[in-house]
Amino acid sequence: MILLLGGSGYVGSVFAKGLTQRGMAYRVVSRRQCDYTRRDQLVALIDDTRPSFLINAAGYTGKPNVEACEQHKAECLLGNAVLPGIVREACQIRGLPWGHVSSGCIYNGVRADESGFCETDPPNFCFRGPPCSFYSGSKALGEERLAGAEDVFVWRLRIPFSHRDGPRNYLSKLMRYDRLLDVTNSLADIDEFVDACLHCWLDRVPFGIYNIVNSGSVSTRDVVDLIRQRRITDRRFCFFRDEAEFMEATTGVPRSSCVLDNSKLVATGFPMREVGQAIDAALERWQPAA
Ligand SMILES: NC(=O)C1=CN([C@@H]2O[C@H](COP(=O)(O)OP(=O)(O)OC[C@H]3O[C@@H](n4cnc5c(N)ncnc54)[C@H](OP(=O)(O)O)[C@@H]3O)[C@@H](O)[C@H]2O)C=CC1
Ligand SMILES: Cc1cn([C@H]2C[C@H](O)[C@@H](COP(=O)(O)OP(=O)(O)O[C@H]3O[C@@H](C)C(=O)[C@@H](O)[C@H]3O)O2)c(=O)[nH]c1=O
Repeated sequence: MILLLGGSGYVGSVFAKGLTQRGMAYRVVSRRQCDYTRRDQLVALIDDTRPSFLINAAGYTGKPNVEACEQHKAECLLGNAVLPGIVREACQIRGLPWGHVSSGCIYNGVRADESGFCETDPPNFCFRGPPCSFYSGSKALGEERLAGAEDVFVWRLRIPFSHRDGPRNYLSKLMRYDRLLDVTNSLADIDEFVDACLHCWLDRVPFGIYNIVNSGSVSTRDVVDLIRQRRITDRRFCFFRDEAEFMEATTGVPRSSCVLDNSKLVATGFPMREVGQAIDAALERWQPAA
């Protein structure tokens, strides 16, 4: 049995779907039923349920986007920086292997040689490498709490998208924002992300950090071109002149725009699709929100 913390959230619900599809037994744990932000309660839950693995898909992201983290710093720190340490301690006490959903947004840009960031590169969009958003800073602190931990996967997700229209889907967001920032990013099809995470556990991949994104990178304009080609919307897309204009027009919270190298994951035998191909496939079977 697998314990799934935050299983009712955006990312957690896709894990729940992936586990159901595989016929794997799991239990969604919400803070309402068990305050898993308290180590004693989490240890007691592990003792009661005897899971073979735990997935931590809980955290604070801010809604509608990370800008909200600047106003909710305590919740953000608790969910992203403190909670991973508590889960680490509880799992260590009971010898339970686990996986943690982290974020690639602890990086900005590309490496000096213009390649994507690897798992061994230190974060450069974090409290130790300012400027950063409060959200990114808190996620980097969460990873620090896991340094040296055994028996844990740190799965770095980045800007999820899917064929299901919705407020958290990057493709939907691009179709709804008044103006767009043209930046180059690594992205992840969220179903493929979950498949890759479950592969790590089921195929007994070595524990450690994994960048779980589709291969390559895309610019916002590339994505908009794909949306246009599939005739998903007839709206006219407008772009900010540059990042300075974006910062002025929005609440001035810096965003991480970065490229991640996924070759460590691919080398484990999980071939992530090229990002443009994955986006086009999502748009081909696009399910508009009701
Ligand atoms: N969505 C995205 O774009 C990305 C998300 N991630 C990471 O994935 C994880 C899940 O994100 P997502 O599913 O989008 O978030 P949601 O807000 O949709 O769900 C997160 C769930 O976490 C639980 N939770 C535990 N502690 C807190 C807290 N302090 N504040 C708020 N919620 C808390 C809540 O579940 P309950 O109350 O039921 O226990 C909540 O429903 C986070 O760690 C996030 O950083 C990483 C990259 C991209
Ligand atoms: C607000 C806004 C954003 N953007 C751009 C900025 C950025 O490149 C992209 C996404 O920005 P958003 O503000 O929608 O999303 P943001 O909350 O920054 O997204 C992040 O959520 C957290 C939880 C993560 O971990 C990240 O991986 C990522 O998914 O859209 C616009 O083009 N126009 C806008 O008006």
